[in-house]
Amino acid sequence: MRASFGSRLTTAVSLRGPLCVGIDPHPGLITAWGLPDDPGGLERFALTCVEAFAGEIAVLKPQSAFFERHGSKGIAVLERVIAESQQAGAVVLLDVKRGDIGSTMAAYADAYLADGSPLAADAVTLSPYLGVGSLEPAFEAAEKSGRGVFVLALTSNPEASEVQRAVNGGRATAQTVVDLAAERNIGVTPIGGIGVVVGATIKDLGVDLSTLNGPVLAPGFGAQGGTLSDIRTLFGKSLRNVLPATSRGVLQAGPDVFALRSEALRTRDAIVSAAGDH
Ligand SMILES: O=c1ccn([C@@H]2O[C@H](COP(=O)(O)O)[C@@H](O)[C@H]2O)c(=O)[nH]1
Repeated sequence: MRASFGSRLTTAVSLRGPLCVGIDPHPGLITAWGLPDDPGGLERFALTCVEAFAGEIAVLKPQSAFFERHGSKGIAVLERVIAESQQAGAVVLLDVKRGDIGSTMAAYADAYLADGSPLAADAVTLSPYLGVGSLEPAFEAAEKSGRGVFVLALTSNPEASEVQRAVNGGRATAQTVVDLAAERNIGVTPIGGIGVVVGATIKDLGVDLSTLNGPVLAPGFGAQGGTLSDIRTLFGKSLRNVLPATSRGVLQAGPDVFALRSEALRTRDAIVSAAGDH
């Protein structure tokens, strides 16, 4: 029986440091690496990332969209990325941002969070636009199988606030997402497996994360302009459970495996020392 996601994530971060590196095979990056923008180029790109990062970095986050754009051959590459990253000891968070009515959500949970599925990762990103309650089948599947989820709360893109900051019943939508995730994590040690996404680009947090007792994925660090200093200021006392995530900021160092790995480790070490100064 697999240990809980919170426990596996905590162990990975304590052994390897708090960094999530995104595997985002953008067409522009694939060609900048001298590869064709086709399934063969995708495979070379993605498996180079696995070779560079999976033995050293705590969490790898393949972005499903960049694999899906290559059709069934792209999905086959994604399956290999998940399996080979896990074999090398990385926690795999599949960034797929799913969300649907409960009965369909159950099928997504089967695809990404059930033992034996070829696309099962250690965790996935979920969108709460149909209501956090609609994600229940994914919460249950994750908890049952020792996996995790990260629900979008305050995303890193500038268009997000009109929906996520909207106030309903005195509470911003993002706070409702955090509070409902927190309810699922009550009493779980070392932390619960229901995480949230809060972008590293956010200037004013405006939500209370103090009772979450779960992980916070902070994408937008690097290429989107989020800095270490922003992350420290933004999260303050909640920094301990924050997982900064960057994709292009590290991937631009490719295609050389050693250059990619050293850029990821340099980024990780900078985060560790900034968190230590806090
Ligand atoms: O709020 C969010 C949620 C997810 N993302 C994803 O993270 C990476 C960011 O890539 P960079 O190259 O570091 O900008 C990408 O896959 C997004 O879909 C996010 O950016 N913001």
